[in-house]
Amino acid sequence: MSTLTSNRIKPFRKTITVPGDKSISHRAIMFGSIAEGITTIEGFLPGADCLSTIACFEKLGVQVERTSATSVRVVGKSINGLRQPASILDVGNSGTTIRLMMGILAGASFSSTLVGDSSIGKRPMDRVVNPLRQMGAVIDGKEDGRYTPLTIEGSFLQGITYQSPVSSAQVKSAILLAGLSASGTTTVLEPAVSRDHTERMLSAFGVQVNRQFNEASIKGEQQLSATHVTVPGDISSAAFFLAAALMVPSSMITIEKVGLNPTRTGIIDVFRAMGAEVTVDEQQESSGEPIGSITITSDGLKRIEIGGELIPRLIDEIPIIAVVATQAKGKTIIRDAAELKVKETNRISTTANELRKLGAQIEETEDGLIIEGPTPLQGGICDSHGDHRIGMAMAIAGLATEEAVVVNGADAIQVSFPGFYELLKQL
Ligand SMILES: O=C(O)C1=C[C@@H](OP(=O)(O)O)[C@@H](O)[C@H](O)C1
Ligand SMILES: C=C(OP(=O)(O)O)C(=O)O
Repeated sequence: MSTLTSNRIKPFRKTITVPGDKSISHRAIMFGSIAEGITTIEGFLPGADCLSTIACFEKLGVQVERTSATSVRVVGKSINGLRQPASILDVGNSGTTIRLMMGILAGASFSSTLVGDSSIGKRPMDRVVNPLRQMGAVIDGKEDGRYTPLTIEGSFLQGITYQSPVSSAQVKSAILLAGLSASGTTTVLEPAVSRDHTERMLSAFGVQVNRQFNEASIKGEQQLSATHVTVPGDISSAAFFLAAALMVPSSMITIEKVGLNPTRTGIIDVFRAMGAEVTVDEQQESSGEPIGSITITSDGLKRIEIGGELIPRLIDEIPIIAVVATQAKGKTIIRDAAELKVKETNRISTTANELRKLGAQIEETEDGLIIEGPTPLQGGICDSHGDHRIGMAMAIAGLATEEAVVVNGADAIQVSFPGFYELLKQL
């Protein structure tokens, strides 16, 4: 188990880039694999999760060539050209990999088995299994398909209209991808719009996706055509460095070439509402995704209340928002975020428990957190609990402490942000 150490640094002014977006990198490999023709990807995230996606599609007979650390060439097979894997498909730590693949494999012409690590083994899969079964999918798994391992017997699917009880891009994407092999039209409605990378990228691959408000539909039996994908920097990774500039007063940071998809930019709205000065400059678009730079600085932060439709737009940023809230004046309240309980860890508990070790005043609620600030943080020994975002959040908390913060289990950070510690040291 690797360890990382951070502590107080001097105010800084920096311009950086962060590795490629994880959600978009997964989808570029998957859609490239089920397209016709050769897809080229630049800015790909070589994080453990996306490497799991590559390994799974290689087992399905797809040729995936890493032409550089961040460039990939995928020789598309189309959905019908995928072949039965010779062994179990291992998704590692990646919820996105397993849930989206279930949608693709449900309509295949063979059977396959999916497993992951111990964290994946605790995450609910019935949220995808149930709607897929309504489409005619044949899926078997532990506790009637609630948990891995899952075995999927490829079968004929029919389109459905599904009202999802949760705002989850993984659920929505799995159903839409199954809809590609289904007869008729498949429609997903969700309580509030979740990240829409699937809808945007399917369009870039030539698939017609109809969207209005919280609804997305797709007609079955459409073929994807290969394309070139430029992956923007991951705003969820950028969030840790935006937060770093807020944890070290009088600092300023610019993050260049980062994704600015409005379904992901809740973090910008939150930091602005807390009193930070944030400048966003949208410069280009690739595969339907806006890309640009974000600059942030502040001279004092205030409390905020976060809930409702904002939550899906910043779901992965809540641990780092909690860290920043310890330095904001007043009581920050985060609600409607029960989804955090079914991530790599129960992030409501892990965020609260780890921050408490540093002296934070933070309380867990049924669906969120309450944080009192400003509270001076002190050094201590924290643990990622195998959760990349918890590991990085605690490392950033350390930037405000006199004594060192030691983060055990820092190797988990490889899941989404290879090079995180090296970049942190540059500050
Ligand atoms: O579709 C995706 O790429 C993701 C969707 C989100 O999960 P949910 O769909 O479970 O909300 C997010 O937390 C995860 O990091 C990536
Ligand atoms: C929840 C996450 O990812 P996944 O669901 O793909 O494991 C995350 O990256 O924070």
